[in-house]
Amino acid sequence: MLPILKVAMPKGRINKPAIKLLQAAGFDIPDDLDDSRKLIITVPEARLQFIMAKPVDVATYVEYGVADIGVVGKDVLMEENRDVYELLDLGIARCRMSVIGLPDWTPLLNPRVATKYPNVASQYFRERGQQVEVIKLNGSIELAPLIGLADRIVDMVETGRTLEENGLVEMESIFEITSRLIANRVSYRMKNDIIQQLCDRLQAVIPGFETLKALK
Ligand SMILES: Nc1ncnc2c1ncn2[C@@H]1O[C@H](COP(=O)(O)OP(=O)(O)OP(=O)(O)O)[C@@H](O)[C@H]1O
Ligand SMILES: O=P(O)(O)OC[C@H]1O[C@H](OP(=O)(O)OP(=O)(O)O)[C@H](O)[C@@H]1O
Repeated sequence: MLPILKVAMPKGRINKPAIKLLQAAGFDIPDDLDDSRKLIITVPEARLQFIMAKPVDVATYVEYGVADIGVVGKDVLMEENRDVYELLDLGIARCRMSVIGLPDWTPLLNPRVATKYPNVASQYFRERGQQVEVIKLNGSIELAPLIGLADRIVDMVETGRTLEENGLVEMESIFEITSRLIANRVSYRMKNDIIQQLCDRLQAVIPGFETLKALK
């Protein structure tokens, strides 16, 4: 019998598409995984055990080896710089990281930038030789320029609805974001057969997956 793979699975936005993708790849997983309050869910038929994690913690669990693999946004990987293997671009939960501000924004000396991603924002402005003060916030980032906390923000844009409804504009897109399959370095060696098998099954369905969803 194959060993069980421990999967750090984010709750929230990524959860449903990730489960649907695994199902499309032939894994026998119930639809309602995220409906319960259980944090560790074993699905023996699929030989998978899900660790239901906050999205930002997924790479931490995988780096420390308490999960063999995980599903995580590229935004988290860029911010956290964890020591894990990035195995696959799953193509789900697509959005982008952008610099955002008010339309009448004028460049200031040493402007303030609010963000949930201080490392990403610092690196972006440093590479451009711009000195900024980065302020870390944990949500509702768009508030910052509206109430005068910051001149600009670095945040995610998906549909653009949040920006539109708050009178903000996207000034520059920094990078595209999708969810990635990551693996612990030791697990990747010790459980290479099953991890590779899972990757092959996912790779076979990824190309058509988002297109199929858009057509539904
Ligand atoms: N519109 C979006 N806004 C934010 N993240 C998005 C969006 N679309 C896709 N994502 C992806 O989904 C991931 C998880 O987002 P989600 O909103 O579920 O959790 P979170 O914001 O990290 O945490 P929480 O809401 O639990 O504080 C992000 O890391 C990103 O990769
Ligand atoms: O372009 P849109 O489709 O409007 O999506 C982008 C918004 O979604 C995210 O916020 P989220 O809903 O996660 O809430 P938060 O501000 O509390 O992080 C993100 O931080 C943006 O605010």
